[in-house]
Amino acid sequence: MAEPSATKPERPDEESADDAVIVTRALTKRYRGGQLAVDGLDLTVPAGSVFGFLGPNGSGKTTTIRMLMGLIEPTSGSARVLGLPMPRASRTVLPRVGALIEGPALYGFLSGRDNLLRYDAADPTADPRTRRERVAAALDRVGLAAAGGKKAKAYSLGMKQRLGLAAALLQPRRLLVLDEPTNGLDPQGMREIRSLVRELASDGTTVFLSSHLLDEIEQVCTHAAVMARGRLITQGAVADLAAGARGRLVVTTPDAGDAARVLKEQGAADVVVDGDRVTAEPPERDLAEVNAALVAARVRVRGFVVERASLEDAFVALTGEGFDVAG
Ligand SMILES: Nc1ncnc2c1ncn2[C@@H]1O[C@H](COP(=O)(O)OP(=O)(O)OP(=O)(O)O)[C@@H](O)[C@H]1O
Repeated sequence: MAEPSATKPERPDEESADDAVIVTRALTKRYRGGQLAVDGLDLTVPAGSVFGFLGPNGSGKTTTIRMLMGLIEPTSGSARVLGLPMPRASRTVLPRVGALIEGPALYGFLSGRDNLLRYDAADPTADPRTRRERVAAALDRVGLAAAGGKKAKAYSLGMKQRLGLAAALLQPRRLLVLDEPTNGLDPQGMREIRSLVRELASDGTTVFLSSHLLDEIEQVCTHAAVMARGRLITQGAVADLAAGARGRLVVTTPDAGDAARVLKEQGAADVVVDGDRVTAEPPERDLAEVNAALVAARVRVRGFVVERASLEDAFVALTGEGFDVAG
């Protein structure tokens, strides 16, 4: 439940939480049916980050976001957004947060511009005299200035998502929360939303976005948390998470069988041959020696590199399983 006061609790081990935009402690949600959707979540989202909330379908991402936005009550634990407890401080917090959850609610028979005018009019703090300028600026921001007069039902899914983002951007926001913003989009639509997210982040807005796509998180996010079955597996800077996993040695050669044998002799583990590519966990010894051993064994080496570890490697190393995106 929410903390009893709005002052920050004394937690000397978590000083980084001080400038965090979202902090949860032991946040737990058990649905009425008994389903434990989120289990003891400790999340820290630093200010200014693009924070990827990653996990396969059903891992508890949407449930967490709904608790953060005060839409549902946690069963136990606490969540603070912009330093204030949720859901208690919803009225203060939500106007400072732009959210795009489960797709924007749009009137298809209205133009994109008129949809935004309606959104703006529903905000009691928005000055009606400057409404048109705000809407024009928001349309411009998401690249819909030229399509603003078109009916929303004629928009592609990507355009609808961008219109939803424009609605979230009518007011200056400290935090944007986007639930699977690229879900269902074609590759072009995905690229557009991703570059928009990067742009917003470069202006200093903290962006919290959920995704079940590892490469999306790697492309867009500075930080990430990985969920599986309602529990947090890891969180931190994307570069650190990936660096935690060792890269793989990749040897390209027409003599793959011999190369695999030599690599094993040299102490490489998990040697895998795939056509003319032999990959392995690099041995502890100097890689120059390994390369020399290949050459001495008359293996014709076309390529010899250590590929940078990806977030996927880190995920596999942490869980011992592949990242299952099915479902
Ligand atoms: N209203 C609900 N009542 C009961 N169980 C629910 C409810 N909403 C979600 N769940 C269950 O809680 C678990 C977590 O679901 P949640 O939607 O939070 O996951 P998710 O990671 O967001 O997945 P997705 O991307 O598919 O939405 C799932 O097992 C789901 O079936």
